[in-house]
Amino acid sequence: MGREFTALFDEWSESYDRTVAGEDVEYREVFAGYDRILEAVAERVSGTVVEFGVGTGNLTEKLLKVSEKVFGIEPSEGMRREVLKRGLPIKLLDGDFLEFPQLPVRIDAIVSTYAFHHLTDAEKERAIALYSSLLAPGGRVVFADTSFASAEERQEIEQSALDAGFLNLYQDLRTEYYTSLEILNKLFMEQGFTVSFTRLNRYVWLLEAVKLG
Ligand SMILES: C[S@@+](CC[C@H](N)C(=O)[O-])C[C@H]1O[C@@H](n2cnc3c(N)ncnc32)[C@H](O)[C@@H]1O
Repeated sequence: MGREFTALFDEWSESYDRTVAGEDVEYREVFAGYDRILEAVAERVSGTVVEFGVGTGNLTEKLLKVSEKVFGIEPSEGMRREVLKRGLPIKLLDGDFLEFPQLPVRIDAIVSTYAFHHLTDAEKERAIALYSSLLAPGGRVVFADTSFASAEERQEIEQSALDAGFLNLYQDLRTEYYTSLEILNKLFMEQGFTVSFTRLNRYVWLLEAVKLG
C-alpha cells in the first residue's frame, strides 16, 4: 500500500545515489548530511532489524555493521536491482510499509530513511498499529524523514523552495504526504510508544519510538 510512487523510483534508481550526493541543486538541502543521517538511525538499533524503503541500500550497508540480521523491504524493482548489485548479505523482499511477506523471527527494530512520507496519515496510522503488534516491549522504530515542526515552518519551507525556483521540490512538498511532528507523536503514542524527535537538517527529523511494556 502507498505504492503510487513506485514507477518514479524505478526511473530514479540508477541516478539516485548522485542525487543524495548533492548533484541535484534542488534537493541538496534535503540530503544535507545524508551520511550522518543514516548513521544516526543505524547507531540506535541492534539485533534483528527490518528496513522499509531500502532504496539503493545505503542505510542497509550501515545497519549490517551493527545488526545481527537485516530484512529489507522495497517495492521498486529498479531499487531492488541496485541493492542486489551491491551484493549485501540481507534478505531483500518485495513489499511496502503495510504489506510484506511474513517475517519468521522476532524483530528488535524497524527503521526507514526518507520514505515514511509515501504513506498518507491514515496509512501511517495503520502501519504504526501493525509495528506495535510486531514489536515486544523495548522494541523500537527509528525513522528519519522530512517532517514539519509547525504549520508556519511548513509554509516557510514551501515558500523558500518557490522563491529559489525549485519547482520539482515544491511539487514534491505539495503532493507527497509529509506530516507534522504533532501527528507523528500522536499516532505513535496511541499505539503504546514513547516518542522523541531530533532535528537532523532543515527538512529531516529523526523519530525514535520505543514500545512500552
Ligand atoms: C527517497 S527513497 C529513500 C531510499 C533510502 N531509504 C535512502 O535513505 O536513501 C524512498 C524509497 O522508499 C520506497 N518507497 C516508496 N513507497 C513506499 C512504500 N509504500 N513502502 C515502502 N517503501 C516505499 C521507494 O521505492 C524508495 O526506494
